[in-house]
Amino acid sequence: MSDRKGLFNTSAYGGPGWSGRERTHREEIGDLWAPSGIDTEWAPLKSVLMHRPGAELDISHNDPDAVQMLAPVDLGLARAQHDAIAEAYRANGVEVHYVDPPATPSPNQMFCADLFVMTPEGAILARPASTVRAGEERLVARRLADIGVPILRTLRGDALFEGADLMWLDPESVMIGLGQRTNAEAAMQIDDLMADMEIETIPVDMPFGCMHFMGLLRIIDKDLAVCWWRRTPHATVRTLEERGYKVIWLPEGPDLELNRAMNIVTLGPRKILMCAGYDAVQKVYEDAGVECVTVDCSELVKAAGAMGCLTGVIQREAVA
Ligand SMILES: NC(=O)NCCC[C@H](N)C(=O)O
Repeated sequence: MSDRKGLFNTSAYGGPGWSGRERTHREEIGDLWAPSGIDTEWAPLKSVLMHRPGAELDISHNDPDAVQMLAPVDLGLARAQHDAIAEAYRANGVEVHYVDPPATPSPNQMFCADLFVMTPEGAILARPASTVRAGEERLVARRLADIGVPILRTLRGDALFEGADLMWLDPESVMIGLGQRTNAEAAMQIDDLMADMEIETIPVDMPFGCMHFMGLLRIIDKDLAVCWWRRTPHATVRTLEERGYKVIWLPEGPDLELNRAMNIVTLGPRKILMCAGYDAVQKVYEDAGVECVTVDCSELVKAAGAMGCLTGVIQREAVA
């Protein structure tokens, strides 16, 4: 009897010395968990996840189309351009983490934006839509866990989701583009999670034949978005306007060029990182008061993406 009393008096059994966990999960982010999370697309960028391309790109020389690329990619040039993007981030106060796979990954691993998306409380892991990219999310999960970023949700069943299809409109709402790479089942599963955090999920249909929602909407400041005439869904533009955004439109031009010129990353309010060489579009941005930092992506774009796709955003500054 006296033994049992002794046991109850120990901290392991809730006795004196027990220290209960009182902070919420969100309150623990920043020390117990790594600083991470976003709830806007425009607040100052703090940290990103990238994959420095390696030998996996050589496969693009056999049949680029078989690995969802547009042309063979030269590894040396691609790496140099990728390093220059990372350098531009560092020069602008952004910490760059690398996926750093233990073995040669699949060819598109470098497109980290597609492989997860952040919420204020952790990541949602993608479930890429093609067999070519299936499983890339595992390497991202491994690295996020190493860094200390919570993974809130992996998708199940027949959900298909790529991170570049989700956009934060404001801290209370996200818009998900439904199309080839993200389906309604994924939107429902994401909505479940978002609803728990009192965040509204707005699904919107994308035009047939586009790759990601990221290619139809970029947000550069709390009141400034870039859209593409006759491409960006009507509902998206109306929703932005209702929320007080001014929309700037891409100028007329060849699809591929506009696509690349729009593949930007917002470094902070009205400041972006964009591919060099798209002067007409850069002028549209600058005329709207946007500062443009440029990096040459001419080799990387042969893999069918640019810095927006290459950059998995881990953290933006919190805006109260
Ligand atoms: N967010 C993006 O636009 N990502 C580009 C992904 C390109 C890659 N070759 C793919 O087809 O998935």
